[in-house]
Amino acid sequence: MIPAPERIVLVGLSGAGKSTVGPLVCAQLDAAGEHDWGFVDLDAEIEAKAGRTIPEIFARQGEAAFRKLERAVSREVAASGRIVVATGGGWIELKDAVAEMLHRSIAVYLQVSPEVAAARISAQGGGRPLVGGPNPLEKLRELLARRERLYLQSQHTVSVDSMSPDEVASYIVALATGRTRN
Ligand SMILES: Nc1ncnc2c1ncn2[C@@H]1O[C@H](COP(=O)(O)OP(=O)(O)OP(=O)(O)O)[C@@H](O)[C@H]1O
Ligand SMILES: O=C(O)C1=C[C@@H](O)[C@@H](O)[C@H](O)C1
Ligand SMILES: [Mg+2]
Repeated sequence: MIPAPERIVLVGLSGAGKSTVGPLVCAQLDAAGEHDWGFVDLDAEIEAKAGRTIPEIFARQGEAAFRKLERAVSREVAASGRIVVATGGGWIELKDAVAEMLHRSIAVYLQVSPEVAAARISAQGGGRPLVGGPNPLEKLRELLARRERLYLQSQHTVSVDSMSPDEVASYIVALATGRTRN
């Protein structure tokens, strides 16, 4: 059994793979006998609550309104346990919501280089308003420079540039079940 932590919280830049890896972590936990772990994607919850896509929220209501929704959704989700949470790339800057969510949680930083993140986002077709300008790589570098010190406060860091989603998930499951340490 995984003892104390109630949540496994994935943090990192857009393109790190938080939304992709989260459900795989739940599936692998289940296969390892850790049943009933759910997956929550904060960005998807925000879209459901707003009834709009994230690009629509940014375009019609602005970034401040998006952050307000993100904070509210994070607070709601932090009431649940036994969940894997994919956060948004900028969630780490919401100090109080972060502290609340990370109480009795394992935070895992999916560390991606801006170059790999930019390539993945472009292959996926965009959808990130903050990275959608003329120079996505430069924007990702800027965001990383501002946020990395916060991401690095996580208990664990996984460098994901050369790992498949399944490899990242098994690494996280091993960390959570105490089979490896970093
Ligand atoms: N380890 C990986 N190897 C190759 N491609 C990956 C990997 N992880 C994710 N991807 C791909 O990168 C793209 C972005 O992944 P994903 O949406 O999971 O990132 P994210 O961290 O959730 O980003 P955001 O913060 O914007 O929500 C997707 O197309 C996904 O399939
Ligand atoms: O890096 C960011 O600030 C963001 C990342 C995405 O996950 C979304 O939460 C949104 O596009 C903002
Ligand atoms: Mg995501």
